[in-house]
Amino acid sequence: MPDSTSIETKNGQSKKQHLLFKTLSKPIYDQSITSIVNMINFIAEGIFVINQEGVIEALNPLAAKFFGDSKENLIGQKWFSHLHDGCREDYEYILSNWSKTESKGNLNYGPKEVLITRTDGTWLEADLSLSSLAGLSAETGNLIVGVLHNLTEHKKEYSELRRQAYTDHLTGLSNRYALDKKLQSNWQESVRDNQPLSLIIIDVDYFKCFNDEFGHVNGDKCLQKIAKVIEDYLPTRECIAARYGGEEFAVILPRCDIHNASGIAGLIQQKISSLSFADIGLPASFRVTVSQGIACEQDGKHQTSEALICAADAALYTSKAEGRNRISKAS
Ligand SMILES: Nc1nc2c(ncn2[C@@H]2O[C@H](COP(=O)(O)OP(=O)(O)OP(=O)(O)O)[C@@H](O)[C@H]2O)c(=O)[nH]1
Repeated sequence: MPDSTSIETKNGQSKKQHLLFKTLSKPIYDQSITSIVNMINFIAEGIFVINQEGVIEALNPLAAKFFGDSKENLIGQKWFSHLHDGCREDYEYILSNWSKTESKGNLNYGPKEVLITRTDGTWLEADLSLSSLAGLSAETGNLIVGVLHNLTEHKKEYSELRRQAYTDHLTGLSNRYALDKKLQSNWQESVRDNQPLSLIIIDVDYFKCFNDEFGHVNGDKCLQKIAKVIEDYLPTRECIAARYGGEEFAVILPRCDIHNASGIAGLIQQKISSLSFADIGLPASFRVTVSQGIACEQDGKHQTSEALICAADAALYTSKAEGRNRISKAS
């Protein structure tokens, strides 16, 4: 948008502006236009004006920044070329429908999320609203104002909050909420596709003694080291490891039968029992062990995902009851 009282567009646009404000006296008109232009130029939204063919007639500096080009280059361009393929057709359709109608009723579309393809090929996620400029005469033509609200920061924050909502802060593994959600969806897939689904619950042995002897800070470090081992032994990307409770972990293994699940549990068991804690100042010979319980859903053995958890839990209890540092399978 220009800084003066005339709008910097093609053919006689300043006259059009006058028509919009024809009821105002000249000094008041000039003042009003200057204030509006200033506001539009400094507003924290990208604002652009297009004609009914979708050609950019005017835009403020922020809109130019969002489109990734200079105002001079953008004026005269079809704005559709800056819309990502996924939404371009929608807007072409809306505008061509609107421009075909005799009455040119009010067009109000959005805010709707769009992906702007910038001139340098990068993308910008934004909310876009389109509104027809009401009250224009035949001379002013049919103009539409687009308002772009940048969503980049908002999206970044949202994805960080989402990550936190699904992550256990201490270990970086999935948290209990993520585990429950994942188990639900894996359960449904397993029933639908008639595929096995295994669940392992892993509990650190005598962890209270560890804390009592070495302190909670070292206890936290121990849990982090154990979590890392469990994560490293996940066989595929669709498996997840989660912190189930205090010193308890769970592993979901979709499309994995009890035989394969036992193999993975065995590797985890072996690796944890050989972990050294010398790096956190504990005696070089000190070791921790875990007990594990495994259950597998196959051919309708368990009625619900809760029943699968109960079965793995019961197997873990057997491991504890039989002396710890062992793996038990649900019967
Ligand atoms: N350092 C630390 N300790 C935790 C955390 N969460 C739970 N704990 C401790 O884990 C210990 C669990 O103790 P118990 O449930 O008695 O189990 P255990 O001593 O491991 O004994 P068994 O499971 O029967 O072998 C408690 O002392 C908790 O304080 C944590 O985030 N950090």
